[in-house]
Amino acid sequence: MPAITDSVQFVKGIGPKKVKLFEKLHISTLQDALETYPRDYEDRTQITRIADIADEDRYAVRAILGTEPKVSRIRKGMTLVKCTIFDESGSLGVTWFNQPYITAQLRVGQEYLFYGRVQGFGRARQMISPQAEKVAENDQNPGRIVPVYPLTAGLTQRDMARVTEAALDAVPGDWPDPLPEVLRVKYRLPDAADALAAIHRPKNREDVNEARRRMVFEELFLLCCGLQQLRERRRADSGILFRGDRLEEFFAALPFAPTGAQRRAIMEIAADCASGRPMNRLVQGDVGSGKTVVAAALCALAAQNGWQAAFMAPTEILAAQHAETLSPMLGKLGLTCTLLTGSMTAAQKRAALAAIESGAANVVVGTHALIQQSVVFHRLGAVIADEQHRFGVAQRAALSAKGEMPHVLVMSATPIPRTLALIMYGDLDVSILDETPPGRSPVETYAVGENMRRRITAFIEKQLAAGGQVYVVCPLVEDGEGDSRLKSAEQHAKDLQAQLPHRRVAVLHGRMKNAEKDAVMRDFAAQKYDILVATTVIEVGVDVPNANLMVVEDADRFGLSQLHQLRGRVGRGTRQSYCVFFGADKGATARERLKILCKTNDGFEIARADLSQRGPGDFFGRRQHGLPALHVADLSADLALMQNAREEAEALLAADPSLSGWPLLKERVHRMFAERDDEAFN
Ligand SMILES: Nc1ncnc2c1ncn2[C@@H]1O[C@H](COP(=O)(O)OP(=O)(O)OP(=O)(O)O)[C@@H](O)[C@H]1O
Repeated sequence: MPAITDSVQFVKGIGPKKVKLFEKLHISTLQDALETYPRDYEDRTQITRIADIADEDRYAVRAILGTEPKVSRIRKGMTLVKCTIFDESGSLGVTWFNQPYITAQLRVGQEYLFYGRVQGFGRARQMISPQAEKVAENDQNPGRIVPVYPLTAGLTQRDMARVTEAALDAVPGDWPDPLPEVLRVKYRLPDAADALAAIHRPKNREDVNEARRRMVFEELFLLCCGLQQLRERRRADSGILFRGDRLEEFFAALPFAPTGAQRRAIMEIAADCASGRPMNRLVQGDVGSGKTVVAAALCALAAQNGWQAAFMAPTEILAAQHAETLSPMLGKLGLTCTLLTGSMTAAQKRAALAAIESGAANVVVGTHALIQQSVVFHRLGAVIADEQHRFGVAQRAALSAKGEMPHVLVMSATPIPRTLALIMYGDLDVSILDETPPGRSPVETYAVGENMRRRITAFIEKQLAAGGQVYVVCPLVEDGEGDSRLKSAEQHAKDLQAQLPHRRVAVLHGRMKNAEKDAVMRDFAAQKYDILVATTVIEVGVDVPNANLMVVEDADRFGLSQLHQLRGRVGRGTRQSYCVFFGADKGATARERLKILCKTNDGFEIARADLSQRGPGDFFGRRQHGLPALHVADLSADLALMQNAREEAEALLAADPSLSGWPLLKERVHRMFAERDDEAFN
């Protein structure tokens, strides 16, 4: 009997060649095989009588081989094997492509369970290349749920099944379980050994679901334990002390009264910074909720305490905009704000760098240029990363490394459910801005088709005549790139200019030089243009309160959260604002998705819908969140389990912070986090 730690080479039928192939799948030992989960299952429990086969689909048929399988060669190297099978209800033709060896495995008169796709109708109907498994004479229920494993060329499902079968047989009776038993009982989860058996050798669907639930819980629980430990470890560090006694001066310097949510978030920040521990906080807010003010408060707080603050924005346009917003507020408090971006001239950069190094710059706003080596801070006390899901954990850490344990504030404009935020940004505390500044009415949103084109152009003109400004967003920069059916910003700007000759139309896209982009943005904000035709470079953060109409061309091409971000560029002032999505005539799915946006202005609700449609991978960008890779849990679908896992992890660690009473759990958590390539967490 092989041991679970043995190499797969000891499994019958697995030669040295296959051993190499298994290695490609990261499987060397039986245990590795056990930990390689099926990517899907085929349900062969529903057995269909031949006479009951209706549509073209996959079927499991219990039938007797009626005719000797006949091999024929059709083209060069191409073989067919044909035969007929029958049950008590009728007969069916079967064809295998390029599997001449199948004949050796089949015997006329023997009963098999055939599983495969049925194609064609009437006399032409046949089953294509089915799997055939012998049925024992008295077997009442030969159907089963069959795991489908990830493969590599040269390996078959049968090879995988052989190895996992051997692995399951090698699982010892005292197989250790990292999950505390109290939790297994509380959440009715199967133990580790039973779950593995059910995953690889399920009796029914229910079995698989239960096992999966356990695996997901385990994975999330390990994840939450690790994140909680990271958070605790940070808490042990000593942080710079900022006194908050001059915050009222900051509030007084604002051109408006802060919303309740802004004030709350700022107070949370002030409390963190006065706690003696470094702050690590995420501020999440829907579009237009006024996150910049919260960042500004931290800048003021740092500077009032004699420290510098660095504010990192995802684009040059945004960096410039933030600097422009912050300068007057900080100026009133006698503080300076310096901009540093890649496209500044050498002389400008030199001056900025000198001010940063001498400490003359109280607050520094910039792009990722801030993390370059040449940037040396005099006394960096606070770091703000405006993530807009573009920055990674590593960049944040690189900026922090320019000071000694500065306070860190992360701002995200992608609203996600709180439970998810607590995991995605697992080592951060979370503040949520769930209130928009007063006087805003929701953006009226319409999803339209091409038949509305002329009316929309007239509507653009109407808004301009009333003193508003208009954004038009296109998926492409210029004609000739990508899909020719999509609108390009350059061509569309020309068309609009021709239709509205007395209006001033500008173009903005990512291929323009930064200085050009800046100039266009600034001129649009100064109302020197009426219409800005742009690509999604304006998606994030752009703030021109006078603009009150957003038109998105080919809106069916964008994600829901992205469209919500785009829509967020209007409705930022007191003017009634509108948003028009073209693309509602591109099919039912497109129409349904766009309708979600017409129904609600709530970013959290939209994010939930987006998440369930796309999955968190696409939603957040690949691994940019810096979490360890998850193998079974789906962050968008397993929210309820996630909540439980998090609470339990917190409770367990509160009682036993180093997990010393749970050595196996401790080791698994360690292993999970060690796999992660992100240096910031190591
Ligand atoms: N309390 C407030 N009262 C009135 N106006 C406010 C208030 N807070 C912010 N604003 C204004 O609201 C607009 C949006 O603020 P800001 O740019 O900070 O939003 P944001 O949260 O960054 O949104 P987005 O993520 O969409 O860019 C700005 O024009 C800002 O001046």
